[in-house]
Amino acid sequence: MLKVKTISFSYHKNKPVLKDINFSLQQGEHLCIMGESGCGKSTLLKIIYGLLDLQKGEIFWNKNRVLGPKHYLVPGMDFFKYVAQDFDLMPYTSVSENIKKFLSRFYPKESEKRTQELLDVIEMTAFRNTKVKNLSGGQKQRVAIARALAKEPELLLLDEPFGQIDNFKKNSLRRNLFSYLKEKNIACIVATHDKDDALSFADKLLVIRNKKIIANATPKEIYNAPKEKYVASLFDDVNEITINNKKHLVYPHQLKMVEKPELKATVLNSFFKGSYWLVEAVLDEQKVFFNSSSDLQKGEKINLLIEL
Ligand SMILES: Nc1ncnc2c1ncn2[C@@H]1O[C@H](COP(=O)(O)OP(=O)(O)OP(=O)(O)O)[C@@H](O)[C@H]1O
Repeated sequence: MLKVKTISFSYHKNKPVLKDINFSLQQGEHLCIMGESGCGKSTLLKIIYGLLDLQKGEIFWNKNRVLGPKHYLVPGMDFFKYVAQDFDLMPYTSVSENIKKFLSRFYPKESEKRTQELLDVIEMTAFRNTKVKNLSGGQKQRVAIARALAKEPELLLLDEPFGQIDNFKKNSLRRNLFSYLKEKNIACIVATHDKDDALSFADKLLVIRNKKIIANATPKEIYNAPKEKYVASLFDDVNEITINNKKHLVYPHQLKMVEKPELKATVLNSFFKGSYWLVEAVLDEQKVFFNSSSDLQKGEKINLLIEL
C-alpha cells in the first residue's frame, strides 16, 4: 500500500508547488491525477518515485519509506517504475532490446517470452527489430511503457502515457495496458489531461489545484457531482448557469432542447462533433453549450431545459 502523508514540496524557497498532500493507494489500484497544466502532477510522480527530496511529510510503500536523491546514489525506488514524458530509451538499439535490457540474460527463453508478451500489450510486434531512433513519438512512448513493465514493478508511475498516441491506437492501448496491470495486480498512478484515462480506467481520481488536492474520490463521484467549475472542466465544456441567483454546473448533455417555453436562448454557433452537434447559444446574456442531434442555424430561437 502507498501512503502519502502530508507532503509539501518546492523547487525554490518560498514558492511551494505542492502543500500538505495526503492520499493512499492499495496494491493493484489505479489512480489518476488531474489538474491544469503546471499544477504539479509530474512533480508529484517524481516525488513518489524518489527523484526529489521532500521539504515536509513522508511516503511509504508498505513498510518501506520512499526517500529522495539525498539518500541514494541512484535515485528511484526499486519496486516502482516511472515513465517520464521524455521516455529515456536507447535510440540505437531495437525495440525488443530496449525491453529486454531489464530482463535477465541468464534466462533467454523466459526473457524472450516476456518480451513478446509486452510487445503484444503495446501492439508493437511488427516493430520488434526496428531501432528506436526510427520510431515516431507515440511509438517510443509505447516502448517506454513496455520497458517499465519488463521487470514487473509493484507500482507503475505514468506521466501522460498516451499524450503522443493517436486516438485510434489510444483506446485499444488503454484497454490492453490497464487490463494487463489489473491481471498482474500492479498498482498504477497516471498523471493525465485526458478524461478518458480517468473515467473508464481509474479506481480513484485526485484533482490538484493551487498546490492542494481539491477532490479525491471515484471518477464517477467526481464527474457526477463536481464541486467547482475547475473540476467539471477537466471532463467537458461545462456551463455555469445562474438562474434565480442560484449557480448550476451543467454539462452540455444535461441541457436539453425542448418545445415548451423553458429557458429561452438564441443560437450563436454549431460545431459538428460526429454523432451530434455542440451548439453555442446565449441564455440570459450567459454563453452556454449544449448537445443537439441536429444542426442549428445562427440566430435561431430555442428553449432549453436543465436535466440533471
Ligand atoms: N525542475 C524544475 N525547476 C523549477 N521549477 C519547476 C521544475 N519542474 C517544474 N517546475 C515548476 O513546478 C510547477 C509544477 O510543474 P509540473 O511539471 O509538476 O506540472 P504539471 O501539472 O505536470 O504540468 P503539465 O500538465 O504541463 O505537464 C510549475 O510551475 C513548473 O514550472
